[in-house]
Amino acid sequence: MLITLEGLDGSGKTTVWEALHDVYPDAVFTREPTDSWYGDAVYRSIGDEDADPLAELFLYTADHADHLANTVRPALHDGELVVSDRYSDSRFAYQAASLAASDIDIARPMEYIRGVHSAFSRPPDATIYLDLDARTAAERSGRTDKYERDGYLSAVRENYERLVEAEPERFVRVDATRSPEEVIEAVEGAFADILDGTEHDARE
Ligand SMILES: Nc1ncnc2c1ncn2[C@@H]1O[C@H](COP(=O)(O)OP(=O)(O)OP(=O)(O)O)[C@@H](O)[C@H]1O
Ligand SMILES: Cc1cn([C@H]2C[C@H](O)[C@@H](COP(=O)(O)O)O2)c(=O)[nH]c1=O
Repeated sequence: MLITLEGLDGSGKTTVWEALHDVYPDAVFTREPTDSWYGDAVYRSIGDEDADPLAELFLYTADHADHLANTVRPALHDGELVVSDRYSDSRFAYQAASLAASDIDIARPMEYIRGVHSAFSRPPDATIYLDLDARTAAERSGRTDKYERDGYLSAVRENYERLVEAEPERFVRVDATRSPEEVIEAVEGAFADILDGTEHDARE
């Protein structure tokens, strides 16, 4: 089974992801951007204010393809629980916002990005969405790069809302304005419900 953690920068995904290691010591914990050279290329692009949004989309997508082929699919094939800190929804939310704000003429950026993924990706079985307002997210993340800005994060949040609305059965919304302890407890409860209520999913 593949469970992903999604939300704005600073919403607490990594804090939760680390806490889950103690609860599920045998799970495969992974993340996007990855620590491969594809992920390094993504981080170079994040640091470049002038990076082309379409080129950046395909850097993230290349990193995802490598992540799928070398980490996610093999682990699912072996019947492991895979927990990923960010996954394809981050592209649908962030790169759709970047493309929409650019002068690149793609009429429906999110649908375009989803179409690119549908040819090869493997959707998550469940997604925990850490819901936080853009201003608090920007404050918590320290506003250190081009994504961590209130206006941009507001657009990203609207895109996450569209994703949740389109697939309510896949998403579990968690109020991330609460204390780290409360958020961790809520996510651990959601994991228990997901894993109790679902047959072990051997889809690759
Ligand atoms: N529930 C919370 N309340 C207040 N602060 C929090 C909470 N959860 C995490 N933080 C703090 O906010 C900052 C960002 O947390 P974290 O790295 O877990 O977020 P993230 O979603 O992984 O961010 P990013 O996507 O930017 O990596 C850290 O300083 C962390 O200690
Ligand atoms: C996977 C992915 C990530 N991003 C953005 C979101 C963050 O601002 C950075 C780095 O992620 P981290 O969790 O803070 O390490 O990348 C994105 O725009 N699109 C994606 O697909």
